[in-house]
Amino acid sequence: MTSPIELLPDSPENRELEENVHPPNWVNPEPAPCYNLVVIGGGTAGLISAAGAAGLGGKVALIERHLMGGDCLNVGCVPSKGVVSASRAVHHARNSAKFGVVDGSGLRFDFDTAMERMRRLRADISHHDSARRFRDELGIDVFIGQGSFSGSDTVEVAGKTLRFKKASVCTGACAAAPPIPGLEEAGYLTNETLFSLIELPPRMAVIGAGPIGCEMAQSFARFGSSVSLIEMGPHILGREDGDAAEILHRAFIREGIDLQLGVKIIEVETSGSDKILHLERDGKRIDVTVDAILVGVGRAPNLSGLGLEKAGIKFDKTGVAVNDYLQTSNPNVYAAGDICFPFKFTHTADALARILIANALFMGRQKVSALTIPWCTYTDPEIAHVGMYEGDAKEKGIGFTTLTVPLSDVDRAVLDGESEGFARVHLRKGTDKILGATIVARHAGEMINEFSLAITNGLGISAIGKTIHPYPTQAEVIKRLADAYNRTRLTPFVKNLLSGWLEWQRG
Ligand SMILES: Cc1cc2nc3c(=O)[nH]c(=O)nc-3n(C[C@H](O)[C@H](O)[C@H](O)COP(=O)(O)OP(=O)(O)OC[C@H]3O[C@@H](n4cnc5c(N)ncnc54)[C@H](O)[C@@H]3O)c2cc1C
Ligand SMILES: NC(=O)c1ccc[n+]([C@@H]2O[C@H](COP(=O)([O-])OP(=O)(O)OC[C@H]3O[C@@H](n4cnc5c(N)ncnc54)[C@H](O)[C@@H]3O)[C@@H](O)[C@H]2O)c1
Repeated sequence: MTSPIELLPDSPENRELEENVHPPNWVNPEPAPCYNLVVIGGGTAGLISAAGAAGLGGKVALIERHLMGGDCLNVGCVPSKGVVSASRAVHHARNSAKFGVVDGSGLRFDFDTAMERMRRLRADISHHDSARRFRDELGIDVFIGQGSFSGSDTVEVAGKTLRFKKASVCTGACAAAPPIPGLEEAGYLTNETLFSLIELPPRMAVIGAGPIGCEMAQSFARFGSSVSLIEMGPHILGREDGDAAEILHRAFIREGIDLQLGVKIIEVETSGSDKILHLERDGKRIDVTVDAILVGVGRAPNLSGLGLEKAGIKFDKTGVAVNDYLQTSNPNVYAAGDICFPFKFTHTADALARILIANALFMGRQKVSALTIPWCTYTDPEIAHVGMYEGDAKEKGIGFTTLTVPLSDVDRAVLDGESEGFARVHLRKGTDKILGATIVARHAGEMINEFSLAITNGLGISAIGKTIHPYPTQAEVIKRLADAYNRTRLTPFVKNLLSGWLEWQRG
């Protein structure tokens, strides 16, 4: 029987979540003689591979040591986007004077209500990932406990041995801890503890300006924290298109975020309840004093206690090694999700799990390298991307043309007061083939799909040009890119030809 875990704060919402994703007093089933698939890890990758395999008639065991739903549901996408939506609401309520809202700037914000809403919605959503649903509706043997390989075709969990034909390692990743002197002693938050806060820290340092750092720095600043965002690289979202990140940089400055870029954190000092971060930039010392520190400096794979050596599965500090078919060095063991893939997203964990089912159970030959993967950072504005960046095309020696349309050219964005942004596409030189695209817009994540669909299905930008987009929508910006492409085809020669024809028609 499982023992209860402590989900903080102790609230009706969190008790409901626990009931779904780590039911107290859960009794593990008696193992079947042999499973088609044993899945270790019940996050997105594990849940999709288990549900898919069972749905196709397989005998499946799913092992989760902590919370079904993994990071995404419990301490990742779901709570973070709950926080983002609250921060957007308060920001717009406060900044709507131009729409005629009176006295919005003085609005009070209740952190507790916003966090409780997030926890309520997380508990509601958790039903999908619940242990009982996986057992009763999907017919999967759900084991709660630490899964560990004991041989090339066996896994141990809670004192039981599970024999498998195929296994999948879907154990995900957790927050990496930077080796900063004094940080451990000062204490810090990660994505695992942030969403348990019941009081808003008046002053907060966020270490790392990747997606986690940027989304949370902006949200907590909008809630009213005095936020310092500390990044060792020279830019926020260093991997994104530079112009896109620059727009967000300007928004952060406008919203009062103290941006400390290109700095080294020398040490963290504790003085009473103050945490003092000693930074250095170009030989100059900068001190930042806060009440709380959030760390978002990347992820470390969950490898410990897995017994990978006993099953002959190779791994390194980035995770489990897989080939293009997601097969590990043990031909009967596959992996999917954050444990084995550099693009750590829920939608990639999902896509990889589907490949895993086909390849592991049905002799498929689906390749991970064939995937087209979009992503989006849910700041305000959002930055969404798919395919190649300019740098990727240059590195590969591919000739390309770049087209950009600012949102200020799009009526709906102007009317919404959301015209700070753009859509950009890189096309293979002399063709309409889309190599990559970036969109900066309030709902860029919703808009990027048109490009993903086009790239995945080999449609050029001319296909987008032929497609009617409703007026007025912000997504018209993508049609505008196609119009811009068509204009590039109007060479002086073609123009002369057309005007000659029209002149002849006039008689
Ligand atoms: C703050 C934050 C925000 C994010 N926002 C987004 C977003 O907006 N969009 C997006 O696409 N992605 C987002 N992500 C990334 C996304 O959460 C991950 O990419 C996704 O959860 C990966 O799924 P997974 O199944 O590979 O791993 P996980 O979700 O980490 O699941 C792995 C599971 O395995 C279990 N486990 C580990 N070892 C064992 C073992 N030995 N035995 C049994 N069980 C084990 C763990 O307890 C865990 O439940 C975010 C991440 C964070 C941290
Ligand atoms: N919207 C989304 O899809 C979303 C949101 C959040 C997280 N995620 C996923 O989670 C993963 C992890 O996100 P993340 O933001 O933690 O990692 P990240 O690796 O994307 O960014 C970490 C940042 O921290 C900086 N950094 C590292 N060490 C530092 C130090 N000692 N001092 C200062 N800066 C330091 C790095 O330069 C980098 O800019 C992402 O790769 C992403 O896949 C996705």
